[in-house]
Amino acid sequence: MKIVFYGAGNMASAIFIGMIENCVVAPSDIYLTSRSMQEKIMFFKENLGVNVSYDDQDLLKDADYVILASKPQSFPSVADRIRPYLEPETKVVSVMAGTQIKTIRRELKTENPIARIMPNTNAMVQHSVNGISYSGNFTDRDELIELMESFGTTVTVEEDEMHNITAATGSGSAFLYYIYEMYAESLMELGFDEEEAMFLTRNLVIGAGKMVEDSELSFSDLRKNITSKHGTTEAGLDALDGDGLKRILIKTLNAAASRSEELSKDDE
Ligand SMILES: NC(=O)C1=CN([C@@H]2O[C@H](COP(=O)(O)OP(=O)(O)OC[C@H]3O[C@@H](n4cnc5c(N)ncnc54)[C@H](OP(=O)(O)O)[C@@H]3O)[C@@H](O)[C@H]2O)C=CC1
Ligand SMILES: O=C(O)[C@@H]1CCC=N1
Repeated sequence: MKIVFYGAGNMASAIFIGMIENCVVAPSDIYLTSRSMQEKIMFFKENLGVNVSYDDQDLLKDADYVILASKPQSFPSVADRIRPYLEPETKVVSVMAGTQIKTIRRELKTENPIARIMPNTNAMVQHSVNGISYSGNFTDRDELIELMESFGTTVTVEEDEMHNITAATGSGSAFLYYIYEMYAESLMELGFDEEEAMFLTRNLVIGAGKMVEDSELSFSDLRKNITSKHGTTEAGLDALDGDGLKRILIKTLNAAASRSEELSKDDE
């Protein structure tokens, strides 16, 4: 197997580290290239044993998959590198938010099979939620799904549903991290020092995550198990509801999904 990543940043590295740690590919199956950060990419070569090259012809020769993992705004420069050497059998897989299959096809001037995936950086711990959609001629889907399930769970969606998946799970962890960040800052308002606030929040999040993983109870039942009638939790939850947490979250998700739609229109 030869999997070539154009881009070795946060998302690409979470994917190839997830794949390697789960032994679904050997480090020698992975080929990395980037724009400029040779130092960072050499770290992966030295520590993981993956291949690194800036020779596009060499990179794309006999490639099974080419993964487009730059920012959408850098895609034209990535396409310029790939276009001359892309072989007809190579499957193209994009992680770029908001870049449509038809745009990838147009920029690469190719009829190759193309899939869009929307993972998240939890791929690094094999817990990404991956949205996936395909071009009509992407027939060999099982192998790609197997590769993706090495770093998380996969849901197949129509391409126009990618905007919502991008908001819900692509960006979703960042929204949760922000809530944890604000929680820790609020603990400091309560009187804890920074170290205590971080320690308490971190362990609270880890414990809650493990409960979600291990328990069959719904979020709502887990919450109810903590909430005594007329107790402290009920008092806190009433304040949270009063400030409209759900309304804020809906606004957050709509803003992210709309930005994905805007990105997809930028390139029309
Ligand atoms: N971060 C996330 O949580 C998620 C990101 N995504 C998508 O993943 C993509 C990458 O995001 P992220 O990893 O965060 O971004 P990063 O900025 O961390 O990484 C971008 C990578 O693209 C490389 N690059 C830029 N131009 C070129 C080029 N011409 N040729 C080869 N490589 C190039 C950069 O190289 P250099 O460092 O040398 O500039 C860098 O390695 C985005 O399209 C984003 O929408 C999707 C889901 C989640
Ligand atoms: O912020 C972004 O645009 C990318 C897509 C999903 C997560 N990060």
